[in-house]
Amino acid sequence: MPRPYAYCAIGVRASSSPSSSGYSLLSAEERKQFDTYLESLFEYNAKFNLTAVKTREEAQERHIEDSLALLPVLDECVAEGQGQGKGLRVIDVGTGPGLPGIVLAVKRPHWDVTLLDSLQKRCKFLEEVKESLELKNVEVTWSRAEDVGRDAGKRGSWDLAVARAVAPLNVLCELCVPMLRVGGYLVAAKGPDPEAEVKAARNALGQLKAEVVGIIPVSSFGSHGQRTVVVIRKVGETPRKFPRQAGTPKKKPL
Ligand SMILES: C[S@@+](CC[C@H](N)C(=O)[O-])C[C@H]1O[C@@H](n2cnc3c(N)ncnc32)[C@H](O)[C@@H]1O
Repeated sequence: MPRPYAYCAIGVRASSSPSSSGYSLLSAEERKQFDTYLESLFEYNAKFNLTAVKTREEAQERHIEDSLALLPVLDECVAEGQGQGKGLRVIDVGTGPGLPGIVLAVKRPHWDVTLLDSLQKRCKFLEEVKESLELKNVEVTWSRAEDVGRDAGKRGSWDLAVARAVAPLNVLCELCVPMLRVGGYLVAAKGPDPEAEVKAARNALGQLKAEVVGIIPVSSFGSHGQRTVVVIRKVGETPRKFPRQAGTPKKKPL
């Protein structure tokens, strides 16, 4: 049963009913790129342990469609934040096999997309994909999110952070918010009932200087029902003590 529109301080009104397939709306060129991506995903799956999904149809639905469903929300954040989004810096934290980052990079070639993961073998796969899809707007970074956020030359420099299936919201906020500029957004892909996670993240949000501006149902439906995104805006400078050392956010969530 689709959940009703929750609330949102940005202008987006994402779908609360199954929409026509995002895949069917792709251009021929985009479809070709996603076909190549899915071929590589299955070709390298055994070697790099990339996905539990077994069939192409499932990968299309669970990975590509689910990532495409984030785009209306991200576009709205861009419109709220700084107009057209040319040269926009986006980081996909815990990208794994490149989800949703690869999909965003294909669909928005004018955004600069950083794919960040702590597992080297996944980053090797992503370098291969970057080359085969000729994605000039993608940079692959093999690192812990905490280390990027603690790096004075990097923290505060992204406009948008996205994350899917990485950590509970209170942990995710500590990983992502320090990377954002003030006024930037974290868009976290979540399941049908993120309210408990949002509540548990209240202390983290206060300490990191960020606030939830939306909990939005999107046009993607998993086995547990309609998927949502939680949109968080950075409202002030995050204190220098965050993020804590790699591993601490997960072990001792704020
Ligand atoms: C379950 S996978 C999800 C991958 C992808 N986002 C997706 O939706 O399929 C979680 C990924 O987050 C990465 N990860 C977890 N904690 C991380 C951290 N602190 N810094 C960077 N990557 C992290 C893991 O290596 C893994 O590839």
